[in-house]
Amino acid sequence: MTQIKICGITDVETADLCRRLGADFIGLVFADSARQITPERAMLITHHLLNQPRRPKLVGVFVNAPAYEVNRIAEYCRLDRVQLSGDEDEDYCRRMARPVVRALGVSHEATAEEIEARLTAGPQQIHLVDARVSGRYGGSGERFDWELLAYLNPALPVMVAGGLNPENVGTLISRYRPWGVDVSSGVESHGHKDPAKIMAFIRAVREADSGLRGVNNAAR
Ligand SMILES: O=C(O)c1ccccc1N[C@@H]1O[C@H](COP(=O)(O)O)[C@@H](O)[C@H]1O
Repeated sequence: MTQIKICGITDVETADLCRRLGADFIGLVFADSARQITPERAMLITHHLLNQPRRPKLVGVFVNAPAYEVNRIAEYCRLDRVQLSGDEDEDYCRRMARPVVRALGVSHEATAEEIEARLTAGPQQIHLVDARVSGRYGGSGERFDWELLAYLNPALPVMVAGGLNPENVGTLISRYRPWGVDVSSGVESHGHKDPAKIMAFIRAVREADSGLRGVNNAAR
């Protein structure tokens, strides 16, 4: 099944909705963003989710923060992973006390060879491929050229982000079969997470997954 991450959650109600709908990860943005959350508020979400039977993994999103600060927040908020969406290098990634989701911004000029070389460098366990938008480190709502995904090693756990929404995520999955998908602005209305859009996004992913199962079974 495609792994689902819903990013930019700022309240317990929406976190719990994601849990009930079966999201695999939720993202809490500690970096400068319209979706920024304080560690104290993030703790309310952690406390709630830790008492639930099945919960999404908590991913803290950081951009060029001091490494000790990321590790301190990860410990305090009991994060499962840290997502590094800035210019952090391999040495920085190795100093993380939690497993790393490394975000890689893909520009219009990028080639599949360049992307793969950057994906395989460093200790990160999950590779997040997002559109590069000047002056932004994420949450832009922009897509990159998905065709590049066709040339990446299928054994790499690649999570695709950037401009996904309930309407286009099914096409992405059925054409390129990424390990995971990550969405933020595509499940918002008027700058806030929209429960109906989150529901539609997760439904679209699961429908695409069941379409793939049908294809795989027919091929046997
Ligand atoms: O969501 C943010 O505000 C954000 C801020 C800084 C770094 C990363 C951020 N989010 C990441 O952006 C992409 C997807 O964004 P969108 O769906 O195109 O709006 C995803 O990786 C988020 O984790």
